[in-house]
Amino acid sequence: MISQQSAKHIENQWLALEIGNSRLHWALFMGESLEFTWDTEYLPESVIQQLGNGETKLEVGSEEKEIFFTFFPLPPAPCPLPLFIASVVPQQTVLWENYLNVRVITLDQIPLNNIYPTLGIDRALALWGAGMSWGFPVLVIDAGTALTFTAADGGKNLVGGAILPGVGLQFASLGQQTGQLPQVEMEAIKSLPPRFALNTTEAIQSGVIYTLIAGMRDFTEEWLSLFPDGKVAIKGGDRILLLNYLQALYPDLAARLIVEPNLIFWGMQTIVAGVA
Ligand SMILES: Nc1ncnc2c1ncn2[C@@H]1O[C@H](COP(=O)(O)OP(=O)(O)O)[C@@H](O)[C@H]1O
Ligand SMILES: CC(C)(COP(=O)(O)O)[C@@H](O)C(=O)NCCC(=O)O
Ligand SMILES: [K+]
Repeated sequence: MISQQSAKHIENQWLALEIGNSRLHWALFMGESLEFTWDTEYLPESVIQQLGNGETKLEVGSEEKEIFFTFFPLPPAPCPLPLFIASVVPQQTVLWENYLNVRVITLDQIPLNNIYPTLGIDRALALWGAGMSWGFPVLVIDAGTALTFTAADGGKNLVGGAILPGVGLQFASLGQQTGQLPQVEMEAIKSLPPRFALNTTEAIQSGVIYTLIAGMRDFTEEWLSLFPDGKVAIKGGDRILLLNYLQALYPDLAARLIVEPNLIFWGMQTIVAGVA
């Protein structure tokens, strides 16, 4: 039996899911309040189907497991929680189509001007979330699978941005698309690599890290020369790594960065409050 209070508790809960190119990013909201966030790998199709039907038990061989405790840091919900999805991976989005209570957030719901039709929904939402939380004009740096710069002016007009391979993708492409280069693991880079390296691994680290930091500095300085009072926010799985290097090399610039992993969820919160 669910008590009146916990029934109400569940009533205004909803899940936000951002489907990125590396993994899933989750948030549990209670009304407008963000309760907590976590990341998972992409989920097996069978699990998605069960979640969408409100089933919470998973058969693993002869064992029965609780889906929620396996994939989510949540107690099982008695029925599928409302789910709002922002996805930049169409093959993953379709897997959630049959979830009983799902809404996919689309570009036309974001009140930014001057958006182009193929802009990533993650970039639009992060920009909107940053602007709504810290004010416009704002530049968002997303250090995810891809590294993106996305900016809007004081009139909430998209100024534009740039897309390049993120840290992991740069190491992976060198490791996979060449005959002699090793796959460099991010965990191996503890501090700034030597600029002029005398071995292959450090040469790759130097090339990727110093040019990424130079790019971040260049885009940020250009942004601040266009909009001296503009904000700069950074998100994404590699934000801490890159921020630490930026701090070591350009402390004044690093000090201007707002570090906020949940920009997309803040964006989704305002959109959902408007449509739910
Ligand atoms: N547990 C993790 N799993 C995967 N990537 C991680 C993890 N922790 C940090 N990262 C870093 O995050 C980057 C991906 O960023 P993220 O924002 O999660 O991606 P996306 O939103 O594109 O799925 C990878 O390049 C990787 O270096
Ligand atoms: C640039 C992206 C691949 C970034 O995705 P992510 O690295 O966050 O998974 C995504 O925002 C996307 O597919 N954008 C569409 C093209 C555009 O924004 O112009
Ligand atoms: K992203």
